[in-house]
Amino acid sequence: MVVQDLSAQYGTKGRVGGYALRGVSFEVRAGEVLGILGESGGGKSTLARILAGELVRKGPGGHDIRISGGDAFVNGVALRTISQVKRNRLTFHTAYLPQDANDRLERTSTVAELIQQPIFARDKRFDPQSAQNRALTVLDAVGLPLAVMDRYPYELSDGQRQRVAFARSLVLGPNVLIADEPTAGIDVTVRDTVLRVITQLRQDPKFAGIVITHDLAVLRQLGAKVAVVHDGVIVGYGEIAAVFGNPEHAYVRKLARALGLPGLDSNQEPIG
Ligand SMILES: Nc1ncnc2c1ncn2[C@@H]1O[C@H](COP(=O)(O)OP(=O)(O)OP(=O)(O)O)[C@@H](O)[C@H]1O
Repeated sequence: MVVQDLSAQYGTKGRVGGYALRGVSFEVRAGEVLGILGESGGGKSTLARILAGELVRKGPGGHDIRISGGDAFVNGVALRTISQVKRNRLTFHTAYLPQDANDRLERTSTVAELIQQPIFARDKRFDPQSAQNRALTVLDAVGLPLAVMDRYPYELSDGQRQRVAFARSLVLGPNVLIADEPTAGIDVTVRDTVLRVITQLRQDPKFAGIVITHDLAVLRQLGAKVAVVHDGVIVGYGEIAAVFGNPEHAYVRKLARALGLPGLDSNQEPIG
């Protein structure tokens, strides 16, 4: 994944809004995971949406993101001028776990149906037995018991719903993972699942991942680099120790303190 001087704006009712991202650049090489941190409204989810190929999503709560400068490349595909056909091919290889994934599951479908949906959405005549087998494999990968297959989302806990959303994103066998706060506010065991799944995905030599999280323990275990996004701009980028060790930007200093990272002098401004 390569992001080059990327700027993006939302369009609302035919009008283009302010910049959600401004001149963002980074690279996630094969085998790497990049952790993205930053305060609310900084642009993290916008970046995730763009890289997941969700430039336009219609309907309630929908959005219309325009790449107004630079470009982003996922699996070698340029997103700024992407065609619908290419977009479909791209999203086939991308597991995208949006921020509110557990709430987004359709209430009227069973877990089995939800997990298999991405398969049948692409190929109505896909062999049902093979689809079922794939669903079982990803269900196991996210640590859910077989018994949940016939349940509806409202019969599950938040953590279980998050796992279902995760399983669904994995069912097409992706080589790119974009996870937007996969562990926030959910039971701590989801953390181990995320780590396990990423370890498994990494066996694909082309794998590249982005995880938006403030969970440094997860990022450390993944050996991830980090990018700190503030006000649509990257204000810190690199290895965790280097970014937080001696930060120049005031927001990175503030974040380092909020995360309880040592090695900072005591003359920093207070948090909040
Ligand atoms: N659908 C939308 N339409 C218009 N503007 C939006 C939309 N979604 C986000 N924005 C704007 O884009 C900017 C970046 O928001 P974004 O959601 O990417 O931040 P974030 O860092 O992910 O925050 P959070 O952690 O709260 O999700 C904000 O100014 C926000 O108001």
